[in-house]
Amino acid sequence: MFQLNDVKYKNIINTKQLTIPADAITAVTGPSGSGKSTLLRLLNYLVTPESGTISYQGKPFSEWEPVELRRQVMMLPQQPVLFGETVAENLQAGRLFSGREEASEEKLTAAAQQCMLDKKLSEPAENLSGGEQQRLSLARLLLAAPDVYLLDEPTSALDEDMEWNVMERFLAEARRSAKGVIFISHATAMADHFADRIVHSNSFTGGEV
Ligand SMILES: Nc1ncnc2c1ncn2[C@@H]1O[C@H](COP(=O)(O)OP(=O)(O)OP(=O)(O)O)[C@@H](O)[C@H]1O
Repeated sequence: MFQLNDVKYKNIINTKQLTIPADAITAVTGPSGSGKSTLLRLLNYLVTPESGTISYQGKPFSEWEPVELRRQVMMLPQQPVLFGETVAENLQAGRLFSGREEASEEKLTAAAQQCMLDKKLSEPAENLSGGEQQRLSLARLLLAAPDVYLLDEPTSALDEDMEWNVMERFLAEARRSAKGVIFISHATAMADHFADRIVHSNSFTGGEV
């Protein structure tokens, strides 16, 4: 569980108390510019609040080694990032991030298929479209297998059908392996359908200024 107490960050987040489960599927919704990405960056210890405390599993972030926290809680940013030249290298990077042994080609292919990426492992990743790179990034994250996935609009470059299919498959795998997911979604219908809990950005500024 993530717990935010009296957290203040610029004029974006100002919340007395906000609790987000780490073992369920939570959607973060709200208008553009309302601080959804900022919340995920705070939960990933990429930015630090000006005041207040954030805890994960009962331990304040100040007591976590940032690298150790980010092995357990991994974030997928809005823009896909490539790590390596080929599809295989990009998938294998997930294993390196989490300090795991290299995965077999079968495992890499299975993760790609889970995210509906149908590309040869030897294909140069830079040839992939934006939507394919998003699916590659999701597959890399599945291979990293952290305890909690933080996903910032992970399927924004996909058409609606593909978006629903990819989320369905990714979240099914997360549930099967008992992982937590906190995903930002611009589509309320998708949040309603997939999430156990919805956090609206209007809860980011409930605290006294
Ligand atoms: N480090 C920063 N310093 C100052 N302002 C920032 C910083 N980071 C983000 N902002 C501003 O805070 C607001 C919230 O940004 P954020 O990216 O968290 O919103 P969002 O809800 O994720 O938006 P979108 O749905 O468009 O991605 C925006 O107005 C943004 O310009």
